[in-house]
Order: sequence, then structure tokens, then C-alpha cells
Amino acid sequence: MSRRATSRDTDADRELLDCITATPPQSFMVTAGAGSGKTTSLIKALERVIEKHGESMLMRRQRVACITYTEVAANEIREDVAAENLVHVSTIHSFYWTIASTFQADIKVWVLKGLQEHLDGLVSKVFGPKVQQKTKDKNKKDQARYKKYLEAASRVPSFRYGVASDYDDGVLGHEDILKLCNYLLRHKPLFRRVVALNFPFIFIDESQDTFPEVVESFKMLEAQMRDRFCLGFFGDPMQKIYLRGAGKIVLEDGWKAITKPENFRCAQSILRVANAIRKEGDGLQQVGGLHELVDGVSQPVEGSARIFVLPNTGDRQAALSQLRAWSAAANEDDGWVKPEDAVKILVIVHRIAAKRLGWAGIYSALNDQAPTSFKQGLLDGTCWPVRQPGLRCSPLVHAVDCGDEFAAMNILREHCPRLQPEGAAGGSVPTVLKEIRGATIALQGMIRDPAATLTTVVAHLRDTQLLTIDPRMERALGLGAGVGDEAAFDPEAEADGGEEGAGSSPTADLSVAKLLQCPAAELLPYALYVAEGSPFATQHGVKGAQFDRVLVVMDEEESDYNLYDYEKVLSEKQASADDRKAFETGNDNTWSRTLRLMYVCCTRAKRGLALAFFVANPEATAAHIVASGIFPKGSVVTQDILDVA
Ligand SMILES: Nc1ncnc2c1ncn2[C@@H]1O[C@H](COP(=O)(O)OP(=O)(O)OP(=O)(O)O)[C@@H](O)[C@H]1O
Repeated sequence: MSRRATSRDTDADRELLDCITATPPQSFMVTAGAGSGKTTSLIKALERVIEKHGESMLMRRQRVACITYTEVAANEIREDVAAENLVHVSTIHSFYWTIASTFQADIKVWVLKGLQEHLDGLVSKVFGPKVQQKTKDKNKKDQARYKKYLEAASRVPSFRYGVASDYDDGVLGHEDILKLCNYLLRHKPLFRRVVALNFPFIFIDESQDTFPEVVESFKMLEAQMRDRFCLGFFGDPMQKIYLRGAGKIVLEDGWKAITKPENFRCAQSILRVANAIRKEGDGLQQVGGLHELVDGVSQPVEGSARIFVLPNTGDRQAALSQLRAWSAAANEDDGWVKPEDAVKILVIVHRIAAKRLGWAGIYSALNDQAPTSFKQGLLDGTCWPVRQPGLRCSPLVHAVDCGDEFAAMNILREHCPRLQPEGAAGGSVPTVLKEIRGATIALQGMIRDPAATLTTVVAHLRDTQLLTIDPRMERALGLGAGVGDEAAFDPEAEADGGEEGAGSSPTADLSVAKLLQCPAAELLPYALYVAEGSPFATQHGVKGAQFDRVLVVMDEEESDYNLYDYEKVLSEKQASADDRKAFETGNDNTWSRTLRLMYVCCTRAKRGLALAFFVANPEATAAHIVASGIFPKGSVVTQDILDVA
């Protein structure tokens, strides 16, 4: 039995058991706040499916699927549930490929249909008299490209799953896998049936950030196979931090709504802040809070939760050190001044982290005037320009730095085109290996060369075929600053752009062109930041995590007011009245996004929470915060109070 599965059963756990053991099983939606033990309940539910149905599932070669948001979360759940042969834990992309990969004939039809439709669109395009010749030339070039894709795809014997779509090579990228599988689930009753028979239970964690199309596809599966299938969502609309997330999931007839009113994570003072923030949102209030045994009796932990409203004119690092020293004294807790990892620092405004850690250029390229999907994907390394293997050369350099030949070879085996079966041509094995080694050593030097840019690195990777380059990046490289002219449609790129078509819009092209001008030396610190090897972490990297002490750094001066604006949440109510009204009618906006982000950040803390808010007018802001009711007066600390201590 796992550690989590042995914790005390809550009412929700008992309701879940009823859903799992009902005949037929009942689909459900668990909606509960932060720290309420949703992941714990999910793990218990997995164990109960195994307990109650394991034997028959084994005989039918069935498994229960658990879909998590990140690979990190998948690993955590795998560690907690010891039944690999019965539980399939993975991210949505990986699960989708698991269920679709054997439907090769359908995949080919889908790919060819999509390419043909796009080609038809290009061919039938009518240009007005004012359209420039270069636009018409581009259309012709695109037509040629899509004809080539079509020919190549029709010859591909079978399709594989890779980072970015490459139809010539039979590779389908992340976005294509999503679209393909959603298509199969929506349009192929036989496919739905096969999926349900192989996976009679599918549980989805972090459902609020699951794409709405995925939710709809699974709902169709459930509707068809209801007599022998159970779909379960675990989520919290208030913790939706991705713009493309589904948020609140509408229950279908016959589904069970399960809630968990408890919070097991946060000390009382932190829980009060969390509840006050949430009161502004959907109003859900949690009870309980962190308890610990004192002389054998369970006692609530009071902990600490404060906001420090500080001038944005001074040195931020000095201010943070002062704040930490002050907190250590006030809380009688040396943890606040211990080395960085005793305090989890969440930098809400990433430009500060980028400047401090040495990747300000990358930040600016993919943030300033960039499409929203780039801005978000930059922070956790998921948007295509930084996700493609070429820009992920840091692990290879790191392995070479450490003399870890084994790790370096593993990376190359996966991402070096010359080591792929289809790319093996071009010299004897010893010669190829020698050339790869030479290219790797050159990369190791280049990535630290102050004169080298990302263009230098990407060109090197392309010329030596050391690591796969996304075709979009190759196109950008080929055209340099004029990349905007080559805003060619790419099915994956367009989808990747999410709401704003970031793959191929002029703003996206400009961002990629700017990115290629960045110093190569920024790659290593950026990779470290995304991997959370640095004391800073993105709020996106802390989904589902918890820490004893959390320091949230917010800087009004450097906010991106279109996405987040802390003044709107931490100010007098009137400031956000219009946003509030708009939100109630279903429009997500700066205020609601900021409120949710603050909720996620604050509720990561177990015992100590400190928010550092750097503003132009600390006195007025402090007064607003008290008026907002989120922090009581005694928990709003200004510079004069810090200085007295
Ligand atoms: N039934 C329980 N009894 C005691 N402690 C519990 C129980 N369920 C969960 N916990 C504890 O509460 C904390 C939060 O649990 P968990 O991470 O499962 O919550 P969550 O709802 O998934 O959180 P979040 O939505 O914020 O990511 C963990 O420390 C966990 O061990």
C-alpha cells in the first residue's frame, strides 16, 4: 500500500468508492480547493479500482488510465501506485498516442485529408489587385511545399510520434497528436469502443487545465460506453493557470459531483488568505488547515502569512534579504534565512529572474509583443521555439561538461538525426561517431562564446545534423530577419499558437527572429531556470507542489498588464468592478487570471507565506490591500516597519 493511500479516508473517498463499485460504474467530477487532497483521492481511487476490479481487468488485459498534466506529476503517481501492469499513468499526449498508434490506416487518411484540404485552400485563394507579388510568390511556394508533403505522406509506411510534425518523415508532433486523437474519438465509434474496452476507467487530474476539446472527446466516449466505462475528473477551476484550459467542467446527466471541503496543507493564517482570495472568485471556502500533534493531541498550526509592500526604486535583492531576515526574527524560524532551498521563491514577474540569471534576451524575445502562447510557453519551456530539440542542447552540453558519456549518448541516440535508422547514411560508424563528437565539442565551446548567437548555434546543429531542428526554426534561419515574409501555414504551428495562431503570425515570426539574435550564452541559464535547478521557479512549475516556506515576488513596474495585474486584485474593490462583472458573464480577464495565479502561488505554502510586492506608491497600495480584506492590517508590512527591526 502506498503512503498516500493509507491516509484517512474522507467523505469524498467513500463517494469515489461507491462510483467505482457501482454496476455499471458511475462517472464523476471531484471539484475541490488547493491542498484538499485531490491527488491523494486520485491515488486512492486508482488503488480501489485495482482492489475491486484488478483480477477481471488482468484477465481481459485491461488497464486503468490516469492522465496527469506533466511528466513530473506522472512519475509521482507512478511511485505511489505500485501496479504497473494495471495502471497506465501518462500525460495526455502520451496517452493519446498509446490509444491511436495502432490505427495507422485511419491516421494516414487523417493526415492526407488535412494536407489536401490545406492545399486546396492555397490553390483556391483569390488575390485582390492590391496584393503584393511577394505574397503571391509565397502562396506558390506553399503550394509546392504542401504537394511535397502530400506525396511524402502517402508513401510513409507508418506514422510515429515526435516533437514536431515532419510529414516527409512520418512524424506527428504534439499538436497533431491532439487533433488526430480528438478527431478519432469524435468521429469513430469503433475507436471509442476499443479505447473503453482497453481502459474501462480513465481518470484525469488537473482537469481545469485540460484542453476543452479533450474534455469533449472523452465525454463522447463516456456517452457511448456508459454501461461499462467510468470517466473521472479531478480539478479546481480556481487553479486554472493555462489560457487554453477547460476551467469548470460541466457535469453530464448521471455523473456524480464530489466535493472536498477540507484543506490539509496550509497553516491557519495562510488558509485565511487563501479563503479571502477565493471569496473574490467562486466563493468556495475551505476548512481544517494544517494540523500537527502536540503532546499526542492534534492542534492547528497558525503559521505566518504577510505581504510586504515595498518601494520599487531600491535594490530588489537587498530588499528580499532584509525581508527574509525580518521574517526569520518575527517567526522565530531560521529557515527564512537559510540557503535558498529552505524558501521556495516564486517569481511572478519573470523578467526579474531572467535578468538576474542571465537570459533577459530570450525573455524579451518571447515575451515583449509576443503572442500569448509564447509568453506562457516560455516560462515552462513548452512553446515550440524553446521546446524543439535544437534549443534543448543544454542537457547535452551539461552531460559533456560532467564527462557523462552515457547520458550524452542517450540524448544523441534520441535526437541526433545521424543516429536514427533512416539517417544512418553518410560514412562508416566510426567516422560518423567521430564527426558527432567533434560537433558536440564545438557546441560546448559555442554555447559559452560571448560572440555566438542562437543563430550560430542553430546553424551549427543544422549543418552538422547534431540535433533535430524544428522545420519552422529552419525556415526562420533560412530567412533571417525577413522571417515575417515566410509566414507559411503549418498545421501544427497554427494550432500551437493556441488562441493567437502563434506558429505563423507576423508577431510570432518577429519573436523567433529576435530569439535567434540572442546570445548563445543565455541558453544554459534559461534551461536551468526551466528545469527548476535555480532557486527561482515558475508558478507553472509548482502545480500540485507544496513547500514549508514560500516567498512570492511581484513587481508592479514590470508587470505585463494584459495578462496579470496585481494591483487589480490587491486594491480597493472598485478598481476591479468592471472585470468582476465581465467575469461573471463568462469573460476571463486580467483580474480573474491574476486572482487565480495568486491563489495557486499562495496555497503552495504549508507554514510560512510572504509576498513581496514592489510598487511605486507603497503607502497607498498598503491601504488598498487592507481595504481589499485579503490581508489583515497587522499582516501588511511596509519599509518603515522593516527598518525599525
Ligand atoms: N485524507 C487526508 N488526511 C490527511 N492528510 C491528507 C489527506 N489527503 C491529503 N492530505 C495531505 O494534504 C496535502 C495536500 O494533498 P494533495 O497534494 O493531494 O492535494 P491537492 O488537492 O491535490 O492539492 P492542489 O490542488 O493544491 O495541488 C498533502 O500533504 C497530503 O499528504
